[in-house]
Amino acid sequence: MSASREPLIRVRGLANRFGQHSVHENLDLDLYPGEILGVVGGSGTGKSVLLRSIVGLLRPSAGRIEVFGEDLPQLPARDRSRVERRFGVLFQRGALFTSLTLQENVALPLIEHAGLPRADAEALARVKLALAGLPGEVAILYPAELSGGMIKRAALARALALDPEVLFLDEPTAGLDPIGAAAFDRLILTLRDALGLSVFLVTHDLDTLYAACDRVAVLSRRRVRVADRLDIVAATDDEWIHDYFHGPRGRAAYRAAHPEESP
Ligand SMILES: Nc1ncnc2c1ncn2[C@@H]1O[C@H](COP(=O)(O)OP(=O)(O)OP(=O)(O)O)[C@@H](O)[C@H]1O
Repeated sequence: MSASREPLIRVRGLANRFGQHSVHENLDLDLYPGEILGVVGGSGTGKSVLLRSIVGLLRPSAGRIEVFGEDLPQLPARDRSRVERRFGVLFQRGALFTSLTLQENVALPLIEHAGLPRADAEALARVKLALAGLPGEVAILYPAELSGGMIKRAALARALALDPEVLFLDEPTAGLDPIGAAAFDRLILTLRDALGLSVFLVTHDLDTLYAACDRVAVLSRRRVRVADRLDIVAATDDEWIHDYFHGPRGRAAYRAAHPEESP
């Protein structure tokens, strides 16, 4: 991604501490307009905590989080929610309301935050569900009646409800079979291209990194160890990075992404 462009999100000197437990110290990270940034790291390195601090669900212990040029944690609550409305977030467990149909789930933010009448909100919700690749007939079903992949798509439709500029995805392909995961990767790419979204994507899925991400940020030892193009990251001299990218799963993901290099 071009270094000359201004980042949409600029994290500087971020610290997150829970009592004696320091998760982040002096962490820097940028998200550029229109890019899909993959965020990886060992379990417990603070990928979700980083996502939650950027979207305003967690107040950091120190540091700046500039979003659209404003220091988010320092803004008064009303201004913060104005900025946060420009985000769409897909949480790790989908978090749909089980007692609501899909179209009711997706309509909820449109009613609560955009003040749309219910009928209009549900009509728009059906458009968002279609955008997320779901057939029209599932709109009136409940989450329990759907497969894991469909629930992810419905949660994505809800994250898209308010036409966000930045999409945050926390392990979107976790729990999906490889075919469903690959389809979800393609959907993210299509949506980024069609809607001009910028995407912050926490993942463990190497295939997703190869298929969908423009840059990859690796969290290690409480900060971002490297954030760059995948080939540069994969060549970084670091034990975790080496094991992750050059272990059996990393090699398989590389071969799947580069079939022309197979013997
Ligand atoms: N609200 C909280 N209070 C105390 N500790 C927390 C809180 N939220 C997160 N942590 C701790 O912060 C650390 C980082 O958690 P986080 O969920 O961000 O890791 P992660 O990199 O996303 O892990 P995984 O890949 O397993 O999902 C963990 O040790 C976790 O226990």
